Amino acid sequence: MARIIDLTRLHEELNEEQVAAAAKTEGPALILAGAGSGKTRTITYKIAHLISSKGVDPRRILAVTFTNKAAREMKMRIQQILEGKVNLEWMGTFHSICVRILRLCLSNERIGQALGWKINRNFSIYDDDDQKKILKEILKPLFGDDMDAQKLKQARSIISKYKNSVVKQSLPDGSYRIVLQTPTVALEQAAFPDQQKMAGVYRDYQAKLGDANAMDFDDLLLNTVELLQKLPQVAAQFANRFQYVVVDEYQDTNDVQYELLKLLIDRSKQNVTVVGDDDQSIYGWRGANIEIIRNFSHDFDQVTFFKLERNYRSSANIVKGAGSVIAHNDRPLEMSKNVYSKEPAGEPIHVVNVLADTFEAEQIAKRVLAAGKDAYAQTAIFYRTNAQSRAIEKALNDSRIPCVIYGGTRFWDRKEVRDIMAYMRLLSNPKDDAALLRIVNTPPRGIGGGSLDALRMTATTNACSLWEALPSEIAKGGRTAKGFENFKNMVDGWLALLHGNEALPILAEHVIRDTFYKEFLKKEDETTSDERGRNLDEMVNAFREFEEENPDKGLDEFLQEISLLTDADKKVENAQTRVTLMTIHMAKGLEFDTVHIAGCDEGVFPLVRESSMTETPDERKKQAEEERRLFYVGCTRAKHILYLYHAGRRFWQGSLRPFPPSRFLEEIDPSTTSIEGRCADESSQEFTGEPWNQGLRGYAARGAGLRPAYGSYGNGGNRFGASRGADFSGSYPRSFASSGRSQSTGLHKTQRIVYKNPQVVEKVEKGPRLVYDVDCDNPLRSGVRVQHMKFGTGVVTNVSGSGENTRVEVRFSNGIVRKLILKYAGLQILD
Ligand SMILES: Nc1ncnc2c1ncn2[C@@H]1O[C@H](COP(=O)(O)OP(=O)(O)OP(=O)(O)O)[C@@H](O)[C@H]1O
Repeated sequence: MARIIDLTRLHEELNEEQVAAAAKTEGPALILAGAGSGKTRTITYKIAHLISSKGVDPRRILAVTFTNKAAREMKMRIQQILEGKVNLEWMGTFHSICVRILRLCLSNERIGQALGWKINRNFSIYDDDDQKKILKEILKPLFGDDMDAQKLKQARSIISKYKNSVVKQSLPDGSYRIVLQTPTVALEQAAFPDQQKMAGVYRDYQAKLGDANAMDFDDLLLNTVELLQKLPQVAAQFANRFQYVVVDEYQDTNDVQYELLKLLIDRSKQNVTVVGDDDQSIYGWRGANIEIIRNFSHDFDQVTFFKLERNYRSSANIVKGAGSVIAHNDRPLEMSKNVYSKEPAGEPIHVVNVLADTFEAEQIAKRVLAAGKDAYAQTAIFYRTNAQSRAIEKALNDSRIPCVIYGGTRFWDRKEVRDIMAYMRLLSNPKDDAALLRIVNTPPRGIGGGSLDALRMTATTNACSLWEALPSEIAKGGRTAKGFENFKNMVDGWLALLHGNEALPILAEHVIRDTFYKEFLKKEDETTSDERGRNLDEMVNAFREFEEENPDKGLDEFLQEISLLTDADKKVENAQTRVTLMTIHMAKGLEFDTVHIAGCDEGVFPLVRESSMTETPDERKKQAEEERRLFYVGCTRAKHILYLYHAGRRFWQGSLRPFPPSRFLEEIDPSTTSIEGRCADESSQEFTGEPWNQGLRGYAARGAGLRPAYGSYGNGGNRFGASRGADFSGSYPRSFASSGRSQSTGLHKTQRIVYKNPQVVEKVEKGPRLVYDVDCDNPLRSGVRVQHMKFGTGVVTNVSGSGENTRVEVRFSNGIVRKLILKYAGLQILD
């Protein structure tokens, strides 16, 4: 090794705290690192120090990184520092480390026999397509003609969930043990027929993988843990091999990864360093468990804490402003940090208020353009949900600003958008066979491959389009004919609307509603249906905007514009310098000179999901805190300039709604910001009591003012005089019935969008008794008929829990059973 990284050298490269963390080699250590505080730099030097100064064999260091790219970069950096080749064969992601362990173990005949697995060391790693093929074979007999791509997706998502979570099993002595969700465990745990069905699919899927000597991505982790749990002597050998263990991004570790680490760490030495920032834990929704980092000091003996608090990345204003927001999250005292910057204050954080979302996209484009071409590559635009990218893509495109959209399909290429657009294409041109084929059985309506073959044959014989061939197929009668007839009637209905000059957004809404497309999204995959539903709402918004801007044009012109936009974007994506567009989740670990964050509106960011209705206050609090961490991650990506946009009106979930500013804008230390533009008219900020806005905070309680009363939530001693507390709701939300709900836009060709007061409040008939006061004796019992504003009528099948946590299970008339929290459900008793 040409270079020794001793203490002197560490002092040359690192600050005091970083040196202390890097030089501590023995025993368990937690490096709690603020954003931009140099954690990557610190662990890089720590490993270089271990190898060069302490003489540790690099092959005996286990170093876990969040991505393969991070591992590659760190290896390269260490070799540069040490000026020589270093064999860090155990540095990589959890998955890559697991592959190595599995291959090593399965090469050993004795281990193979002890495990009794079908799989041997030459196992294949199945990708998405391979997975789909196997699942298709299993699902086909279960679903018949109803089997489609989305069923596959749903099954994959459920199987992945099984594989990435653990369950606690009680033991006779009152303690419990953690078990992996193998198919056997999943079958044991399945209480309802649906769960049993999916656990059965999981079992069959694993059997087929075994037959094929294959593992999917999730199996790599699961099987490694299973192997090490089954064979403790093998686990001990690995733990002994790994003299030092370093884990980066520890705040985003999930339960299965945590089980793996526990097996690989030598308990007698406990030479483990974990690095992370609980304020940047943003993957709770896919299984990351923030409590793992917070409990580190309980898992090991005499943990040494290091805090890296100096931010080297951002200007002082950005660090202070972002810090003042994240201070509103609860955290254990020992996890508190005081992140600071020694850089100049720099520009204030620009909070830009605009009247509506269209102006937001324009303002972003205007500012990016004004900064000049040279700044494009160092500029990023972040948003909370993918659906928001559409308006921004368009505005940038209109201003000829090249951009690249990371981590997501371009708006118009998203499956749900393409499906509904295929319906619209069919309306514009019924001879569009490709469009018809795409959606004739999407959502499934019992039109199988055989029926389609027959339709194709008729079309070929008569030399006509599939649409034109439909009447002949219908005339043949039978079950298939019925499916075709229903489809044709539905399309004819929309054609009549189109020819009757129905407004395009209304027509699109008809298509989405009449096809039950959103219900279909939900059935396919509950975890993605909210996000995909928002994309459809955004598509309706695009129709609305188009009509507004082009009152003389119609559907054909709209479709043409979209196809041209696609081509222009493709060219743009090849450009050398381009602005980066991504969701904030994608931005983790990155940095840019200038960052624009769109949609800082309460309900958008923090995002309020539909599922919020069925969550307990504690669950909602956790979710809101994760949103705040996401906001913090977004802001701290900016080095010099940060823009935060708030739109007073936004097209959201099918209607134009007023939005108050995000609570995060209120929480920012005002000395770090400059406010540009005015908020929307105060009178239109009234809370409507809709589900989308329920739960996180009670706007009803604070009246119509733009400055919300934050007393119900916040950190002690903030400028609103709030006391620290866990109450996110502030007050009970008004019941739906008493507050009414807004209607969708209801636009017609002759109407124009008026930004003032777009809410239409619908009066609800008087009569039924309301049930929302959980302090009263709860009159709900099994068998009672109820009405839900959104899900319609249903019958209570079960009531559980008590007080605030009372949950009511209702079977709605469409057969779907939902578990609702009584307090938020706004149920009316009908009997
Ligand atoms: N002691 C130091 N002296 C000078 N620059 C430093 C020092 N430590 C870190 N930096 C610089 O600060 C920036 C942020 O460092 P790094 O990327 O390691 O932070 P991080 O903690 O991983 O950030 P985040 O968690 O926010 O993604 C880098 O440009 C890095 O080179």
